Amino acid sequence: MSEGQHNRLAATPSLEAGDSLWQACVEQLAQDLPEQQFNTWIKPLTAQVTEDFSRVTLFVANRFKLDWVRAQYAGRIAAVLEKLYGQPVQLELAITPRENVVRAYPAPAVAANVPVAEAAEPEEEPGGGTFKTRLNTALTFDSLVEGTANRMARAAAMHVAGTPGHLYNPLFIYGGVGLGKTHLVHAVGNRLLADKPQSKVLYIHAEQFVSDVVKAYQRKTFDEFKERYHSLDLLLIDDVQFFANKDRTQEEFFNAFEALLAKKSHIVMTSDTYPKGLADIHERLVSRFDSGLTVAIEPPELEMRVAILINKARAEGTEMPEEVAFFVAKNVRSNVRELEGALRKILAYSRFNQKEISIMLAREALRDLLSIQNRQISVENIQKTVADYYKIKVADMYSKKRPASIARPRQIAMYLAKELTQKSLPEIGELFGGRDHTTVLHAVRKISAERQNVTELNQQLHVLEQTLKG
Ligand SMILES: Nc1ncnc2c1ncn2[C@@H]1O[C@H](COP(=O)(O)OP(=O)(O)OP(=O)(O)O)[C@@H](O)[C@H]1O
Repeated sequence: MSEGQHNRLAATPSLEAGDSLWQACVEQLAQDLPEQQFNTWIKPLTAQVTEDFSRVTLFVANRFKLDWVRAQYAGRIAAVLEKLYGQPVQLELAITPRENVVRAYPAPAVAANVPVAEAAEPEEEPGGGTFKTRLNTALTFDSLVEGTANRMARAAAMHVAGTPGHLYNPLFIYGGVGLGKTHLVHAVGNRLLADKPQSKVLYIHAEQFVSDVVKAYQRKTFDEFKERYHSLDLLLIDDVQFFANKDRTQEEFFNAFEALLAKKSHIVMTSDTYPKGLADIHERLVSRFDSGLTVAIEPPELEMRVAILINKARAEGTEMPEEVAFFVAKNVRSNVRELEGALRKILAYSRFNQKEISIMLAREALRDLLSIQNRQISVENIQKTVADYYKIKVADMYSKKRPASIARPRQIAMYLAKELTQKSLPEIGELFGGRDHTTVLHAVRKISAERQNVTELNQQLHVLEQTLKG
C-alpha cells in the first residue's frame, strides 16, 4: 500500500477501512505463502480492526488452530500489517465465539474485540474429528536449527513429513539427551498436518504408550485401543528404550507396528541408543526398528550452538552479539537443553540488571556453571578454539601449510599459548608440529606488536581470551 493510501486509511478510520486493511494483508500473504498453507491457515481467518487501527483481532476456529497460527504466522501477519499501516499494529488471536458459548456465558465482559470464547474448549483438531494429536505446535522444522550434527536426521524427517508411508519406514532417530529428537518428531507431525490437515497423527511418549496398554487391560478396552492406534497415518513415538522389560507393551506395540506398516502408515521413533544397543527389548521388535532407516543426532558442533543461541535469543526478541554467542557456545557444549538454560540465565540477568548483553555479562550470569567447569587452559584447547574461530581445521595448527589464511591463525594460537600457559617457546613449538622456538618467538612478537595498533585484531584476541578463560 502506498503512503497516500495509508494516509487515506488513517484519516478516515471506519470499519470499512479496517476491512480493507485486513483485505490488503490477506492479498499480500496470498502472494508470500504457498497456496496450500494460505488456503489452510490464512483464508479461514476473520478479522476485527479497532477504529484507530491500533489493534487487529483474528478469529480462528479452535485452540489448536490458534496455537498454530500464533506460532507459525502471527509474526509474519503483524509485519505485513505494520508495513501496510505504517506503524506497529497490535495483533491478537481469539477463538471464534460459538452460539452456545455466548449463551452459556450470558453477560460476560465481551468487549467488542476481546471475545471470552478463549474459554471454549476446542471442538476438534486437525487429524480428524475429536482426535488429539498431542503435538506441540511450536516444535517445527523452521525453529530447528540445522547443522552437521542433525543434517541427516532432519533431511530424513522432512522427507517422511512430505511423503509419509514411502521411504524410511520406520524412521528410527537416536541420540543423547537434549539433542532435539523430540523436537524433530513433532516437526514431522506438524508439517504433515499443515500440508494435510485431515491426517491422523499421534505423538506419544513411550511411557504413555505403556500406560495406555495397562489401562486398556484394566478397563478391557482393547478394541478401542487398537482402533485408536491402528488407524493412524503417522505414529510418532518418543524414547522407545522405555519399553525395556515391558513384555505386554512390546507385544501390543509389535501388533500396532505391523498393522501400521501394512497399511502404509508411517512410524517415527526415537531412542537414546541405536536399535541393537537397546536392552531388554525382544529381538523381533529390535529387528523391526532397524528395518527402515536408522539415523543418529550428534551433539551440536560449535557453529550450530552459536546459531541456536542467536536464533533462540531472537525468538525472545533479543539480539545476541555473535561474540557472546561464541563465548557461551564454547563453554556450554553438552546439549541444546543446557544451551537454552544458559540463554535463559543471560536474558534474565540482562533484564534484571538492565544491562546490554556482553561477554562480561554472560560470564557473570553463568558464573556458577563456568566455575564448575574450572577448565585448565591447554595448548590443545587454544589450538581448537582458534581453529574454530577462524574456521580452519585443527590439523592446520600442526601442518606445514603456509597460506596466510592458515599461517595467521596459527601465529595467533602460538601467541595465546605463550600468553595463557606456562609452556616454554620450545615446548610450544613442539606442540605446533615440531616447529623451531624461533618461529614461535617471531609469531609472539608479531602478534603482540600488531595488537597495539590494529583494533580489529585486538578485539578478536579479546574474544578468544575471554572464551578460553571461560
Ligand atoms: N537444532 C535445534 N535447533 C533449535 N532448538 C533445538 C535444536 N535441538 C534441540 N533444540 C531444543 O532443545 C531442547 C531439547 O530438545 P529435545 O527435547 O527435542 O531433546 P531430546 O533429544 O528429545 O532429549 P530427551 O532425550 O532428553 O527427551 C528443546 O527445547 C528443543 O526445542
